[in-house]
Amino acid sequence: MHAYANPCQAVRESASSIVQDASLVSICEDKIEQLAGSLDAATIEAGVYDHALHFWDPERPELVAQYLLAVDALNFCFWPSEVELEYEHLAGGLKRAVLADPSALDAARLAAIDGPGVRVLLGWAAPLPLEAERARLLREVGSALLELYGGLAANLVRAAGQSAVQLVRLVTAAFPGFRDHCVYRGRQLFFYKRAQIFVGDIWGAFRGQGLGAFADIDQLTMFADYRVPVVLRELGVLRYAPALAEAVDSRQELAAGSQEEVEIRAATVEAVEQLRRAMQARLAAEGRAEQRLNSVLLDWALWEEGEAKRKSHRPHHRVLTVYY
Ligand SMILES: Nc1nc2c(c(CN[C@H]3C=C[C@H](O)[C@@H]3O)cn2[C@@H]2O[C@H](COP(=O)(O)O)[C@@H](O)[C@H]2O)c(=O)[nH]1
Repeated sequence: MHAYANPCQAVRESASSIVQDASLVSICEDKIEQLAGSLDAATIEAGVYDHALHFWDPERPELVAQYLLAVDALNFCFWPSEVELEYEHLAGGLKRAVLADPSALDAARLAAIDGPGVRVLLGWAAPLPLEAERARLLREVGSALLELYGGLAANLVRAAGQSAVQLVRLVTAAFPGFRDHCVYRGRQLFFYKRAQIFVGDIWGAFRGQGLGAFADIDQLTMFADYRVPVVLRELGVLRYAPALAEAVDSRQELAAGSQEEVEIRAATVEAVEQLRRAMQARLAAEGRAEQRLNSVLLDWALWEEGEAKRKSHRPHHRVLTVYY
């Protein structure tokens, strides 16, 4: 376990400390100010989680939580697939599996799953990228749920006592596969992409009510992965040193844990934190005391923008990893 009392604060501090020492990726603060002025806060605040794409049944909140934990156990590294594998295949595949058989994601079944079993769950005919790892991570989730939470993701969520930070802590404590961290210039630093996106998904699915009620949802950072850095780079907020720009644009794989990778992820987290603060300051200046804006909503808005423009934007960086 990390020594931080608050794992989300650990991500923020990690990102800002990396950005201070970074030499390959930089943040253009003028562009952040510009962006803060051009984005419509009300639209971002109204951002909603997609109930049609994901499994959703208000009568079965426990199954929704089980489903989202399985989604986010597998929510990483789709890009190596030869046939284009996307997030919607994961969310939609597991949704169909649960609708066909509500016991498909029972902890005991997850604890015994193998690679071909994951393929069946997703309804994906070809081998999945990092398939053996995907199966191992689901087994880890299944067996830790059985050992610690009576087999139910909903019990894990309840154990956090309506705290997003506490839920990130419990997820990273229970499942080693969610301990997304790196060592940068000798320091151990944290991103916790899948742990945080799981909490964001629970919040979004339940619209901040019931299992999704978190008093401190504003503590989460954005989810450091592939699409948001592309959007920020296209907007001129992130700048890559020439050799890194060339490597990313020519779709070269970066080594997991490399300086290149870590600086991209850190700068993305830090830029979204700066953007959030700049937008919040503007809202406060306009006299808006009640603000819903947070880094999850900003992440969703930027991610969706990147998904919509994926064909016209430059490529995302590529890393073989289970963390994102
Ligand atoms: N930062 C960030 N990354 C996100 C998401 C989501 C989907 N979240 C849903 C949850 C609530 C909302 O309704 C969203 O629709 C997926 N990803 C990541 O993208 C990659 C897959 O991309 P592609 O191959 O192009 O589909 C992969 O690394 C996956 O982990 C997000 O929200 N933020």
